[in-house]
Amino acid sequence: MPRDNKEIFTNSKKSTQLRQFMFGVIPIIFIELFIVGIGIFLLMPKGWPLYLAIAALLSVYFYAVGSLRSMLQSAHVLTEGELLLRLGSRFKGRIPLPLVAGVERASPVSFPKPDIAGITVVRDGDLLYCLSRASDVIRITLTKQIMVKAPTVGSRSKQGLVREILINVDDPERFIEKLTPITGSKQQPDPGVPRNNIAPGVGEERMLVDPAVKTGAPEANGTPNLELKNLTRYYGDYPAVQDLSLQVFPGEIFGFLGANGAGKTTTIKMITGLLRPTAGTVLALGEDLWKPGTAVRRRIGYVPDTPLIYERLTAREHLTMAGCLYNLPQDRIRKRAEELLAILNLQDWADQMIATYSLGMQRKVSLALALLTDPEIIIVDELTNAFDAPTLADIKEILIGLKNEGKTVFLSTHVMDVAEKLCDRVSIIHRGRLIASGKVEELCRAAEVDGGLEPLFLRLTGSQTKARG
Ligand SMILES: Nc1ncnc2c1ncn2[C@@H]1O[C@H](COP(=O)(O)OP(=O)(O)OP(=O)(O)O)[C@@H](O)[C@H]1O
Repeated sequence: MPRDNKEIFTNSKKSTQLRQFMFGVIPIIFIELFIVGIGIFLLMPKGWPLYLAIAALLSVYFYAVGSLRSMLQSAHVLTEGELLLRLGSRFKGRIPLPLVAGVERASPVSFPKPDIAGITVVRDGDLLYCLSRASDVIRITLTKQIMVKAPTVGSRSKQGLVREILINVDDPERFIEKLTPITGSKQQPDPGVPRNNIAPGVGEERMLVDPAVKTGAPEANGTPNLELKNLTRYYGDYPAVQDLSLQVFPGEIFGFLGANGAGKTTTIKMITGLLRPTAGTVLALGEDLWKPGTAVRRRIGYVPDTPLIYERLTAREHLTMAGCLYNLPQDRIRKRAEELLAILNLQDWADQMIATYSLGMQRKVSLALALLTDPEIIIVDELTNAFDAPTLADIKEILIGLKNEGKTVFLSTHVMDVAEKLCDRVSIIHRGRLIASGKVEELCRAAEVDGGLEPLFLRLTGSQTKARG
């Protein structure tokens, strides 16, 4: 693009909400100023002070209408080196083109509540919504986070870092066409960005082929309930999870192993819809989990490593509240709550406040909440956290029951013994990369390791256990 050349991409606000707002506000301003004008006309002596006052009133009117009009229309400008974003008087931002990793159409079904004028300028994590309508939306993905001035969801902080930006343009095709040659093959984060502390090739050298797939194990013949494709997540420049691909099938307990800081929780948050991947796809029951408005998230049960429950509710109240949030019928909630309280041996405590529970009991409540809707996929982060041996045995039995019902259980742990006894297949993640995946005995054979999962794990992950040095 020649130096002086600019491409202008308008964003005219077409939504009826804003138009109605404008058509309501402009006459009100006009009427108010008109009344003030009549007052001035009647009270002020004739002559130049009167004309001056009327001129001032008209200026105020035109300034107010002009400011409101700027909310109706805004234009993003593509210059030789930058993309200047503007949404009326609400947002201005400058993106250096080398930071643009990709542009694509997006179709958000829901986004944070717009303001009275129908405009959404708000950060949600590292995603910036800069929208005036739900149509003609473009997602701009950056190679690294940039600072923007926009409030964040649920906080008053005025600026923060974002890595993805959603904007409207009237002509999305032209916008993508102009930006694509610039982003080129940079769809993944810029390789020039310092990425990690990993010795080159460590992951690749130690990668073992997934024998379940290679040998055509029975589960590999079905359709996976859960499939991760090149899943990647950066925190700033730090790659917590990189290019992770795996499949988990119905009727399978899958162990996700890694040392502290390896990337297990980050991966699980991306699978459960809590943390947006930087790149890659999560397919749950064949559907893209990150597709806006997808209902598939309801079919995933999640047990976090730390229970996210209210101390001042009882277990029964918790289950009832969660059932209502899921819009389940009352009798089904009651029946399912009784069932789960019995399975988890919590009946005697069902009407006590959670504040009086041990951590193990709180995790049981978490498990009950995850199973309330009878989901097909159950994700458990750090299975062994807080359970004593008898409780762990009960929990294992419940998970095996779920597997026998044809459900998929995906559990992270760093306790090798539990994984070896309970899981049909395991994956090992090390410094954000998958380094092995398959049945324990086949992985041991492939790596020529005796003694089971623990020596295998230590051999593959080496002596360093912490991901970030
Ligand atoms: N919000 C965050 N911001 C920056 N870095 C983070 C953030 N969350 C996690 N990390 C880093 O990402 C890496 C992976 O963390 P993660 O919590 O996914 O590991 P983990 O395998 O679950 O560890 P643990 O078993 O100790 O819970 C770690 O180096 C961690 O320090």
